[in-house]
Amino acid sequence: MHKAALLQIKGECVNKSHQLIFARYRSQLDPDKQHLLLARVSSVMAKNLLALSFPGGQVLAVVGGALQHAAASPLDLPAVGDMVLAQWEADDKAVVVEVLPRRSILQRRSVGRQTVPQLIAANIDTVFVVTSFAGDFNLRRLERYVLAVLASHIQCVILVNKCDLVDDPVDMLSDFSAVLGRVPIHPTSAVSREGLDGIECHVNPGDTICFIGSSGVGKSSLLNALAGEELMETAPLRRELTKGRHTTTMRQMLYLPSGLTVIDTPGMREFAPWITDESCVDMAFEDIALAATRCRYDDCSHTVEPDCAVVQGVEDGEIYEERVEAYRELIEEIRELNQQRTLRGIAKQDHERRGRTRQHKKKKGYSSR
Ligand SMILES: Nc1nc2c(ncn2[C@@H]2O[C@H](COP(=O)(O)OP(=O)(O)OP(=O)(O)O)[C@@H](O)[C@H]2O)c(=O)[nH]1
Ligand SMILES: [Zn+2]
Repeated sequence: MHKAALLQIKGECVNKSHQLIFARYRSQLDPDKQHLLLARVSSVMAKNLLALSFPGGQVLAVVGGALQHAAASPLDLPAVGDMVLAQWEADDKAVVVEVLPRRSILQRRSVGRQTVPQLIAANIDTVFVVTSFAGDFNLRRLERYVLAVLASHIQCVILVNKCDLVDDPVDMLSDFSAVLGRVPIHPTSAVSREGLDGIECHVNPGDTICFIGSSGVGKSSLLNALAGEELMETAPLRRELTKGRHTTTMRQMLYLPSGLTVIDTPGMREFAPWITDESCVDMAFEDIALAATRCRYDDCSHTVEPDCAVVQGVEDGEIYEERVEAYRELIEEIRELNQQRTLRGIAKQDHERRGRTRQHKKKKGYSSR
């Protein structure tokens, strides 16, 4: 028994739905891998340090050298929500040797290095984009979150939390539900528990859900309200509710008694979708995409062209002008990203070619130096 590294973390996977998932994965494993520890990454604590959970325990683990070496990009390394195989080393250390195939990945454009994607979490069924009635609501920011989720082919639901602070939340949201199209939008309150059924109606036991949104909107509070106990630390109630303060510092996965698995993420100031295909933008702008099918030109930029149905839609008050601007901005960002990636690709190829030439010259016995 590998007791040394076992962690005591709240929210162990004791529910039948969680255990069934492990049983299903185990039944699909090759016989020569049956001796390995099948676990799920519950948090990434440092670059190569993970917390893994499995029926009956949690353990700290490191990412194996071979797995690190074989990773062509950061996307190939274990992320929160990943199902992995680990082996026990002699000193009771668990070493992750394989990431099992993923059902889905939620990614965004990396903040520091804009031309690479960053993996937020894996194997998610539904992402709840959380905003609040406490001055945080920003349609432009929401569109970006929603687009990132839809482009990852994950079901998206918007929660506008802290509805206990306003008089008529449903009425306040009616305008936006038309704008955000097919993405459901629900008012919730982690304090009064109003609207929590808006979360429950989109999930099944055994599902993995994820909360994303700015700091202070109440992601951890909603998680606690769903769990019925304090699993996550939240910011203390302050007088200026509009100012969020970071409480959650890393992505963390928790098992709820209901059978749900929830990933809480720290508030993100920026959420640029990772999209390289312009047509993906239509997923979060169905109203514009639909109108665009009636434009005279297929490659209409919806600015100066004659018979542009999008411009007409704005004039008729059917489409919000700001939304068309946001749509154009996103398309522009994708074009820039692709240009930068092409340039980087060319630079990388040049670098590799120079390296090969240098090696070739060395072999032949002559050098430019
Ligand atoms: N009035 C009201 N306050 C809430 C509600 N939900 C959360 N809060 C308060 O809002 C503050 C922030 O809540 P958190 O749950 O820590 O927010 P978070 O989104 O997890 O924040 P980060 O961890 O920084 O990303 C706390 O003071 C909560 O008590 C709500 O439904 N109504
Ligand atoms: Zn047009």
